[in-house]
Amino acid sequence: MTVNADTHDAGANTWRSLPAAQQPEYPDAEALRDVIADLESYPPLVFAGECDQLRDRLGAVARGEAFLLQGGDCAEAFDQVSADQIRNKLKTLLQMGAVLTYAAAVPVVKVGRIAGQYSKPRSKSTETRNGVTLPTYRGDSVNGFEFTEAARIPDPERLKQMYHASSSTLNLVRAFTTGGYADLRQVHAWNQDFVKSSPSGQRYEALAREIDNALNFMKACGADPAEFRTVEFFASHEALLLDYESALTRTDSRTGKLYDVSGHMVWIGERTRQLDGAHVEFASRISNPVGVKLGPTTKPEDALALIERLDPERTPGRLTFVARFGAGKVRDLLPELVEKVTASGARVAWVCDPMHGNTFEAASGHKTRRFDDVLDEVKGFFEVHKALGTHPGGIHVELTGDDVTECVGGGDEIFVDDLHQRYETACDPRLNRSQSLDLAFLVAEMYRG
Ligand SMILES: O=C[C@H](O)[C@H](O)COP(=O)(O)O
Ligand SMILES: C=C(OP(=O)(O)O)C(=O)O
Repeated sequence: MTVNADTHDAGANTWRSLPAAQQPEYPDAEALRDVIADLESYPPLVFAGECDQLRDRLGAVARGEAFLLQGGDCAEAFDQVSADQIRNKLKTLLQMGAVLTYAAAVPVVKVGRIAGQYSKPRSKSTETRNGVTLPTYRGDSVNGFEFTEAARIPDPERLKQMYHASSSTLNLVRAFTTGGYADLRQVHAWNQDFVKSSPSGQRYEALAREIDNALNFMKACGADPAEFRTVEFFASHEALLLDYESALTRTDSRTGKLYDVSGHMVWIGERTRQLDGAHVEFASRISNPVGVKLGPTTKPEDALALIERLDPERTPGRLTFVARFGAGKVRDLLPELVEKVTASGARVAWVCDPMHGNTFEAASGHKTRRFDDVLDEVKGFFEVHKALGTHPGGIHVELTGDDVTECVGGGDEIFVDDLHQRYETACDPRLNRSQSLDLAFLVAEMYRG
């Protein structure tokens, strides 16, 4: 076995001379330096070879031969690193993957927003409640959610907690995905707690029976491939906190290239994708597959310049553009981007994030999203690609395996007045399990169409 990505390199720190948006202001610079030194000595969370494998899979997405399903929490939380929470999330993604693979008849690349999604970019740096103003919550890797002065002070020790929480999560995810739980013959078991109570659970059960029949038929014909017993699953998060990401960036002993070994894939967010900024510089140095969120202000020149910086060798699978325009804008703004990028000869994977352009505040004060808007943005995304003859490469969604009430609509019909019942997100509203499955069925229909 190759010993991958285990030495540190100065190239991981070139971002330090550039403006870095959305970074915490730590009160104690020395404490931060000590934490960085500790993180630099920690073992990698993923191997460079696994990142290459994901890049190859995403290359198939870019070529139109596979579909990316990327999803998970808006913000993971340290107190939610439990077997139940991790299994529920994974179960939802496996069910969505089964629906998309079977109903759309396409290989599905499964990537979690998991094992590292602890940091949040925010629109405002402060939050005011009842006349008290405090620094905003920026994710468990930075400060505490509790609305107290002490909790909201950024604490670099949290970066180490993030590493350990990511490591425990990834350990369990690896056990679930390779230790029998993700065996396709378990396709019914993933639904057991769900089928009776929900229309999407019942629809899934019917599909699971068809999958079962197909597996039995194949077995009777003498085919029982090992690929059905485990599932390839990758971890991703936003590379927001550059002190953390660069401390976990190592030189791969096979190739001499740098890899960010905090996750298989990392992405740059809409608020940090400045061409002359630190995040793009950092991402340009690593060899992982990289995503960039593109919001409605993105100009074709920006997209082309990002390709030049992040994918100069035009390697399919290296760069994924995650469009998050909003249902009302995707049909107007996406075509020119896709057209010009395609005309430039670049082969990026195009993925739709139908969440971040569709957030609004309900009268109750809850941040929410309408399932119909989410669906409409995905529809618009598919329409644009169909009209241009390009490939709608996947979806990127915020979801949970729990029965939360954070987004309105879906087959189980959550109303605005229900939001307070189980509103548990630390930041943005997520689709619950039933809404996630509904979405998978509808996306499979669109893909097939
Ligand atoms: O998840 C994404 C962002 O962190 C989030 O949308 C920002 O939310 P805010 O506008 O409440 O800061
Ligand atoms: C912050 C996020 O999205 P965006 O950068 O698109 O706003 C996110 O996906 O968590």
